[in-house]
Parts: sequence; C-alpha cells; structure tokens
Amino acid sequence: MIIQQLHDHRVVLVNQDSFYRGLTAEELAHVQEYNFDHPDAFDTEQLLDCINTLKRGEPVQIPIYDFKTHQRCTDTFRKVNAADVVILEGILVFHDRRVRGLMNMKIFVDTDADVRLARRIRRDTVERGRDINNVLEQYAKFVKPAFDDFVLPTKKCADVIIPRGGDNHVAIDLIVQHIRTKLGQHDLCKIYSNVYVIQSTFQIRGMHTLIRDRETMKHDFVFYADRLIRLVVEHGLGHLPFTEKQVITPTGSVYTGVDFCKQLCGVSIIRSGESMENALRACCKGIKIGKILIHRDGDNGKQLIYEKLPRDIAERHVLLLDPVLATGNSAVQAIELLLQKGVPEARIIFLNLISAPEGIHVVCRRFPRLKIVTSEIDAALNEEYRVIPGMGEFGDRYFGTDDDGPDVIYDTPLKMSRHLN
Ligand SMILES: Nc1nc2c(ncn2[C@@H]2O[C@H](COP(=O)(O)OP(=O)(O)OP(=O)(O)O)[C@@H](O)[C@H]2O)c(=O)[nH]1
Ligand SMILES: O=P(O)(O)OC[C@H]1O[C@H](OP(=O)(O)OP(=O)(O)O)[C@H](O)[C@@H]1O
Ligand SMILES: O=c1cc[nH]c(=O)[nH]1
Repeated sequence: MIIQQLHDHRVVLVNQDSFYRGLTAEELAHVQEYNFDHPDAFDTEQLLDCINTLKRGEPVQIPIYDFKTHQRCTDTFRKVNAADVVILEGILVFHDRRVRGLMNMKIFVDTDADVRLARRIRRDTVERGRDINNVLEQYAKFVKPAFDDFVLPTKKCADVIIPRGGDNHVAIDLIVQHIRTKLGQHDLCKIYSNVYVIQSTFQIRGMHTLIRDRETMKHDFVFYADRLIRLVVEHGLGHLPFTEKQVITPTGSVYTGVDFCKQLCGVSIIRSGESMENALRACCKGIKIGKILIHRDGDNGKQLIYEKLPRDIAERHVLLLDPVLATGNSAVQAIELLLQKGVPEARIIFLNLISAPEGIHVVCRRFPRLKIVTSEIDAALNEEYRVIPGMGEFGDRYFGTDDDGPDVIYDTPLKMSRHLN
C-alpha cells in the first residue's frame, strides 16, 4: 500500500522471503519437521550483502524462492534497481542487529493473533496449496513459538508501531508523507538531521538565478539577496523554541497561539554576514547584534581578529549570520568562539544563503547539535575553495568592491586586507 501510494520509481521493495535458503534433499524428506520460522531459515549474510549494495546506489540480483518446492530458482533472479528508498519487509527483519543497523526507519505492524492466524489459513490453503490441518499443525509447532521467541521481542526495536496493519489508513498516509518529504530533501539533509534547506519554489529559484548570474548588477544583486536573506531569517526563527500563549480576539473569543522566544542575539561574521543584519532586525525588534571578524590567511590559517558580543551571550539563543558556507573554516572559528563564551551548541542556529557540501560536512560533524538553515546547497568547492556553481564573492558583489582589480581574485584572500587596505 505504501508503494502504491508513493507511485515513485525511486522506491523499491525487497522481501525477506526471497532470502529463504533452499532445502537440502535431507531436509526436504522431513519437510514437516523443518522450522521455516526460525531466523536460521534465512540466508542473512546474503540479505546484508544485497541491502549494502542497494545502499551504495548499485542494482542487485535477488533470489527467487518457491514456497511450493521449498527451493530457489537456480537460473532466474529478480533485478532490483538502485533506488532512493528501499522498503525491506519480512517477519524477522528486526532479528539480526546488523540488518537493523542498515535501516533508517523501523516499522512494526502489530496485529492480533486471531487475525494473523485467520489470514494465514486463508493464504496457505488458497495460494500455497496446503490443507487446513497441515496449516494449523505448522502454526502450533513452529509459527506461534517463533513469533513469541523471535518476532515479538523485536517490537521494542521499532521506531513506529502500527496497529491494524493495512486497514490503518492514517498510519499509511503518515509513512507515505514522511517518505515523500525525505525524497524531496537534499541528500545531505538525509544524512544530517540538523541541516534545513528552505522549501524551494519558483520564486526562490528565480531569485537564485538572479544573484548567481554574473551579469547581474549590484543594485539587483542586493535587492534579490535581501529577499532571499529575509526568507532564510524567517525560516531560521521558526526553529526557536516557543511557549504557548492565549489571547482574546476582538470577537471576545480565545485564540490559542504561541509567544516568541526571548533572549535572542544575532552574531554576524564580518563582512558578508553584516548583509543579513537588517533582515534580522526587521523580524526581531531591537535584537542585539554581535560581530566577529576572522582573518583568512591561506588555505587553512584562520585567525580571530575582532569580536564584540553581548556580555550575557551565554544566556541567549544565537543566530549566526554568514551568507556563504564554503570550506567551513570561518564558521568553525566563529562557532568555537561562541562555545568558549558559554553558548550551548544546541542554541546556535547558523543562517546561510548558499552552502557547499564540504562546509556542511565540516560543521555538522564537529557540531552535531547546532542547526544550519540555508536556501540552497551547491554542488562542490573548486580547487580555489570557491563554491561551484556559487555566486562568486558575495561580499564584493553585495558591497560593490568587485571591480577593484586583484580583490576579485580568490587566491589567498585576506578578509582583513580588503577591509584595511
Ligand atoms: N510450509 C511452508 N511454510 C513456509 C515455507 N516457507 C515459508 N513458510 C512460512 O511462510 C511464512 C513466511 O512467509 P511470508 O509470506 O513472509 O509471511 P507473511 O510475511 O506473514 O505474509 P505475506 O504478506 O503473505 O508475505 C513463515 O511463517 C513460514 O512458516 C515453506 O517452504 N513451506
Ligand atoms: O567557509 P569558508 O571557506 O570559511 O568561506 C566562507 C567565508 O567566505 C566569505 O567571506 P570572505 O572571506 O570572502 O570575506 P567578506 O565577507 O569580506 O567578503 C563568506 O562570507 C564566509 O565568511
Ligand atoms: O565562493 C565563495 C567562497 C567563499 N566566499 C564567497 O563569498 N564565495
């Protein structure tokens, strides 16, 4: 049902059943004694191989198991293409810790025992050519004990437990929604749960097209950068905690809403970060704004030159402002300083227009509790540490210093030299 509703070629299904071992001649001779519900009945190593291959983005050949002959087809396989979402289903998929470790979301479908038995009788007599006595015997001897020993205990490993199985339309809708959201996200958001890319619209794409176009003049660059910055700031503020608040409307009715978070502070990384201050001030009346200046010297050398922050910054939620995240070096320096000043990592929201994947890896690995809010994640950094496709030097384009000869060349740029020369 999930796959039907998603109707998306980026979703594939893998059944644990396909990994049933074929029975040996000896086992076949005593098939009534064979326990098909024991974890050993599956080739879990092969299942692990297949899922790992799919997770690497490669297609796999999955065996085909015949429930009537208890054998695998020797010459045919089912090809499963590389996909963004792999749904693995089966009665014992949570038994092996290694298999569980490969899952991003674990769903346990909880159904009453009588429903399970009734379904099984119907299926095995109609689809698998068994008689009812045989089904009941197998149930009592193997299926029920195995459920108690191997299936039920794994219920606690699940992230979500769904009662009533396929009849639970609300649960299925929720799962489908969740997968759709994940499919719409950038790969880095799937890896790091603390990275948020604002939902793209054609308006946003249009603004990005303008600020990235090298033909765009300063006036338009500033106008569209400001519009995008305002959206990022509004989105970032949405990640602050809130408290519930009730007000009385002019009709005398109660409106239950929320109260904005207090104790905020903006911190801009000079110089480009200062372009984001107005948007923050426009949203948060009277907000205090601190400044940090970092000197970029060569590829790695970063030096803190200047900082001026509110004395009580440790008690505040900090909105760190810098429109470009490239190598992440400037951001790391600035965040380290905030942590030294006693700001808890989880209270820092880094607001950003364009991020390079390299910078996201660096910042997220080092500060997993901080949030990054950005409007687009670009493809990469080039060998000169410029964001590609990028928008060139943000600061020079925004502040109009991009036609001063050597200053536009990125080579070992010294932030300070631009400001002091
Ligand atoms: N008699 C018999 N039973 C088997 C054999 N292979 C698997 N089973 C039974 O089939 C069950 C697993 O099959 P599944 O089809 O995964 O069962 P399910 O997941 O509950 O239901 P489906 O939605 O129909 O797949 C186990 O409970 C086994 O008892 C077999 O070769 N012979
Ligand atoms: O992630 P990183 O590799 O550290 O690069 C990002 C930094 O580069 C830009 O500033 P720049 O040095 O160009 O100075 P500017 O703000 O004065 O333009 C940008 O505003 C960041 O601060
Ligand atoms: O491409 C880049 C990299 C760092 N800073 C910028 O402004 N642009």
